[in-house]
Amino acid sequence: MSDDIGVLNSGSSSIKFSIFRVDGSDLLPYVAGQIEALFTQPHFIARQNGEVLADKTWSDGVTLSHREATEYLLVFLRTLLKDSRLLAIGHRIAHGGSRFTAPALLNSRTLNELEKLIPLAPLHQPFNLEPIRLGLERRPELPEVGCFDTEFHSTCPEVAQVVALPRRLRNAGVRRYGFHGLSYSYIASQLPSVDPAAAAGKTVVLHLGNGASMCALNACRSVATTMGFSALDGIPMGTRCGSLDPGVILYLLEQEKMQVQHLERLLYKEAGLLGLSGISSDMRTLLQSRDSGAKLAVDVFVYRIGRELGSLAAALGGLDAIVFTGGIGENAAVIRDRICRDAAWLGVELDESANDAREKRISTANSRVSAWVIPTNEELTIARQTQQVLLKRETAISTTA
Ligand SMILES: Nc1ncnc2c1ncn2[C@@H]1O[C@H](COP(=O)(O)OP(=O)(O)O)[C@@H](O)[C@H]1O
Ligand SMILES: CC(=O)OP(=O)(O)O
Ligand SMILES: [Mg+2]
Repeated sequence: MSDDIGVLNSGSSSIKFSIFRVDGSDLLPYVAGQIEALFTQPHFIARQNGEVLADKTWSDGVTLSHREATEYLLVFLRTLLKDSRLLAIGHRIAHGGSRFTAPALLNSRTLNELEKLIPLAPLHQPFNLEPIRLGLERRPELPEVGCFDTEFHSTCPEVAQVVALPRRLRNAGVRRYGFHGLSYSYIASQLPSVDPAAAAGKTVVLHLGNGASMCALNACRSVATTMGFSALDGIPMGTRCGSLDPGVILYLLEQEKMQVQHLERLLYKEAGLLGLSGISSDMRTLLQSRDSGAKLAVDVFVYRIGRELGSLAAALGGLDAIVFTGGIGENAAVIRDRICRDAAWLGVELDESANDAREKRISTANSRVSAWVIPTNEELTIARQTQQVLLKRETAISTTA
């Protein structure tokens, strides 16, 4: 029997999972996989030691809800884990609010608290929490650990965390939190071996997936990020609007008499690349299309990222490196190419062939600002945090015994 830690990571368009074997203080990847493109063209793949263990696509037009996808994964994992002793399951939780600032062992009381944050991350929080609730009911003895996307940004200075609203609202928790922290934490852990100068200096990480944000790292600590109170802010995403003049919201409420639920659907599910293109939220589809709407969506995505890059470099007071990650950042060479060219004024000089070949370093040797592609591994961050929580629990039990 092996001792394992399971990891679930529900994103807005995908569910990723990993099983890690615990070997002393080491975590060895055992199986990993995902169902991606849930709402466009679901595709399940699982790998073990680089070999494909399972691969499934659904017929054209079929889409999967998060719940259906999770159930599919649980059936797959049940057979795979029959000889395993599961020590805990680590869960990605998008929003920790002001209260959850460290990974935590969850129970039904803390879960109730986290459910209150659903309105701040409706594309994630319900699907992050649902499997935990299920786990606590079905296997109460199995520790369920919550790992928060917001935690990594607690190092941001006050000026980067506050919103320009009266104190009463700020005291009630209305502030910038930031997201994708599990991804940024992983990139920060890799940076010292990839680019020691950048690790000690000023780096902007571009996490570009279906959800997309950017983070300014000073000596590997977050000092500013593009997402804020909710995961709507910043650059336009697959279906989310990104930064939007609040005057637009007032206009829609007052003049168009839009209902709040409709507004939420518009901003979270019908905007961004989908809204701009009228075709798809999926960058692959947009890049293959000759339609003018698809071109506009890609142009706006690249343009907004360029502006945010300037803004984050200003927050850092300079720039030593940029790092691409996330589904688009890791796979769309043409998007990286355009972003790097637009950032020439900041000192980025792209090495075109390295970028096309998806090498790790995609800037020229002479580039003042280095540019990198580092595949993210949110699951490893979650597994490490889960292991830490288990260790602390053991220490607490042994000191009280
Ligand atoms: N080869 C590719 N070229 C362009 N975009 C890609 C490619 N592979 C994946 N993507 C994009 O990555 C996005 C999904 O990213 P991912 O980080 O997995 O999503 P999530 O936000 O659900 O975690 C989708 O928009 C998809 O189009
Ligand atoms: C916070 C967020 O947008 O996450 P994802 O990119 O996984 O949807
Ligand atoms: Mg994601």
